[in-house]
Amino acid sequence: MADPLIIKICGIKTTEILETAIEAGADMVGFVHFTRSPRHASVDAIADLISQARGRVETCVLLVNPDNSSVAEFAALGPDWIQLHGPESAHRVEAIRAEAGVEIMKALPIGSAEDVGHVADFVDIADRILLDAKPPKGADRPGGLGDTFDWALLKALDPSIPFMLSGGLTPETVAEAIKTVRPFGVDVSSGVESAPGVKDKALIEAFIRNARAAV
Ligand SMILES: O=C(O)c1ccccc1NCC(=O)[C@H](O)[C@H](O)COP(=O)(O)O
Repeated sequence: MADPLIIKICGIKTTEILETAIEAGADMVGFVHFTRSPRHASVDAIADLISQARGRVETCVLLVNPDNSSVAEFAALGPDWIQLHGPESAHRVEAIRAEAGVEIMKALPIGSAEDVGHVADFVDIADRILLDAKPPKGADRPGGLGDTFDWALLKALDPSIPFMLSGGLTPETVAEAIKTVRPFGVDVSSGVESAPGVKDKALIEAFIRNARAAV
C-alpha cells in the first residue's frame, strides 16, 4: 500500500482561504513570513491561522534564513512544521532543528544535476525535503515564483529519498507531475491564485481534486 499523497497549499493569509483548503482536503497549509512576498503574513496573523487550523490540518511556517530569535518566535506559535526556504546550510538546518523543537522541512532549489546531487546532504538533517524550482538570478524571493523545473533531473535522485514536489504546479499539471515523478507530496502557491497572493477557492479545490485522482 503506497503512502497517502501529502498535499500542501502554501501562502495562505486569510481565515476564509484556510477554511477552503481544509474543507477541500489539504493535508498541510503553509504561512509565509517574508516581507517581499505577496503572501507575506505577520507573526500575529500566522498565530491566529495556526490556532484556527490546529488539529484539523498540519501547519507550516515558511521562513527564509531565519536567525535564532525568529526561529524561537515562530516555534512558540506551535506550528507542526517550519519550512526553511533560504540558503541554509545542512549545519544550520541541523542547529535550527535542535533549537526549534518543531519538525523541519528544508526546501532545496533544483535547476541542474548538480543541485540534485546536494539533496542527499539534507536527508538525515531535515525531517522532510521539498524540491522547488531554482529561482532565476535577480528574483526578489527564493520561492513562490510559479516556475517549474525539469522533473527528468530527479531520475538521478536516490529513489529511497521521499520529497515534496513543488514549483509551478497547477490544477492542470499536478496529475501529470504525480504520475511522472511519484513524489511523497505536492506543494503549490501561484498555481491556485487569481493574482499574486490572492488564493482562488475554485483553483484550490481543483488542484486537490486532480491530485487525489492521480494517485
Ligand atoms: O510563496 C512565496 O511567496 C514564497 C516567498 C519566499 C520563499 C518561499 C515562498 N514560497 C515557498 C513555497 O513553499 C511555495 O509553495 C513554492 O515555492 C512553490 O511556489 P509556486 O511555484 O508559486 O507554486
